[in-house]
Amino acid sequence: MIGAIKTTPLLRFSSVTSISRSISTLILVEHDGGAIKSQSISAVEAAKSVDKQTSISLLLAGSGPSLQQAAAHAASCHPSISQVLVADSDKFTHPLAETWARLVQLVQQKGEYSHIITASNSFGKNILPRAAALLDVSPITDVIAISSSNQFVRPIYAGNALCTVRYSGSNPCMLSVRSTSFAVSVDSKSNEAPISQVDLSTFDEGLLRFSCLYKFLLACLGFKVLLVTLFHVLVGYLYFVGKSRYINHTAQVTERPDLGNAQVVITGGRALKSAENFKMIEKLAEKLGAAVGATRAAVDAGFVPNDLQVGQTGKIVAPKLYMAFGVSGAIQHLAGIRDSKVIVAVNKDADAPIFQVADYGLVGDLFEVIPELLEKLPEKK
Ligand SMILES: Cc1cc2nc3c(=O)[nH]c(=O)nc-3n(C[C@H](O)[C@H](O)[C@H](O)COP(=O)(O)OP(=O)(O)OC[C@H]3O[C@@H](n4cnc5c(N)ncnc54)[C@H](O)[C@@H]3O)c2cc1C
Repeated sequence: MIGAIKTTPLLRFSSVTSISRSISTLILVEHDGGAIKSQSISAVEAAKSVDKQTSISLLLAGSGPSLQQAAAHAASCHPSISQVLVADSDKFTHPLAETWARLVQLVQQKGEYSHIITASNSFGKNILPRAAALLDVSPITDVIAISSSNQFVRPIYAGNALCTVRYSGSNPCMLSVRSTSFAVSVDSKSNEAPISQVDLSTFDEGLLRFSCLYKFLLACLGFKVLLVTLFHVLVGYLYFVGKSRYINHTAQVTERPDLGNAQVVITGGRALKSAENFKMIEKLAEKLGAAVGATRAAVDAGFVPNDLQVGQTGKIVAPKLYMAFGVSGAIQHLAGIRDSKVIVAVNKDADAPIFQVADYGLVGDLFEVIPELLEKLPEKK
């Protein structure tokens, strides 16, 4: 259960909590190409805020050499890590949420962690609710600050208010954390934490138990209900293993920095009018070594793919410099850029809401401003 909710100022909460005193945290780690994602390292920082003394275990799943490389990276990526747990099986070659959720359930049953944390990105958002349902707890999502082991701050109303939430449910307390709020403060090199393999011998037990039950029922009821039983076995099979399956993985190949972690982000809105015009934003980003972002209107219009969307239902960014061209500044967009250090906006409407949050604003036509910038900025070395 998620307990009392508040927006500023702080409410006083009852001191009763069912979270165990000994704090141990499991981090669900995403990895790619033999390295763990930086958002997962931010989740380790978040775990430190839960309790300085917490033991932190990292859980990686996958198969083959890239998993082993990622495990080695995980073991030395942060000094606070106590151990790395590796689930190596073909079942995890692709990170499907259903298989991951059952893995989390299995690891939790053995490790009895008080907290399970993952990054608030597509990986974490996919797994967390399913794993929480299997563990019968209510997850707390999009955490941006941790006041104590059971008190967390998260944005509500598209980031227009902050809500302090007290978790009063049973273990584990499951959180997704915004990586932009838990910047990694340590050198990535550290002592190597021990790596151990997760025992997966009981991983399919749920499915086995299910089919045993059906075999038993079949024996009791005889062949008259054979067809009905087979149908139910099929339904049961789909329930346990067949709800989703991997089809393919498409990724944008780009040399530009990752949008979620970039120091500079250049965003274009609906005002760009076409995919062709949007290339101006891309050229500018190239010159500045920046990531490209887009509003939902630009994505919906088909100018760019939706993994570039910034905002409430897109990526949350916190660059040093955020430049918005032809972006009105709808609250859903602002929800994704609030933590940017400096916001620059170019819009031909002087009353556009983006100017209320911009540090520097230019009332002008982007079709004049961007070409001028491209001309005057030096080439990237
Ligand atoms: C549930 C929900 C979730 C949403 N999530 C997101 C989200 O994650 N991210 C997101 O971005 N939006 C999101 N939206 C959509 C959001 O409400 C806005 O519709 C969207 O952000 C508007 O995009 P825009 O600023 O590109 O377009 P517009 O609002 O149409 O603004 C275009 C701006 O460009 C300016 N302009 C026009 N021509 C020029 C020119 N030549 N030079 C300079 N300026 C010019 C105009 O003055 C205007 O201010 C969400 C909406 C809902 C309901």
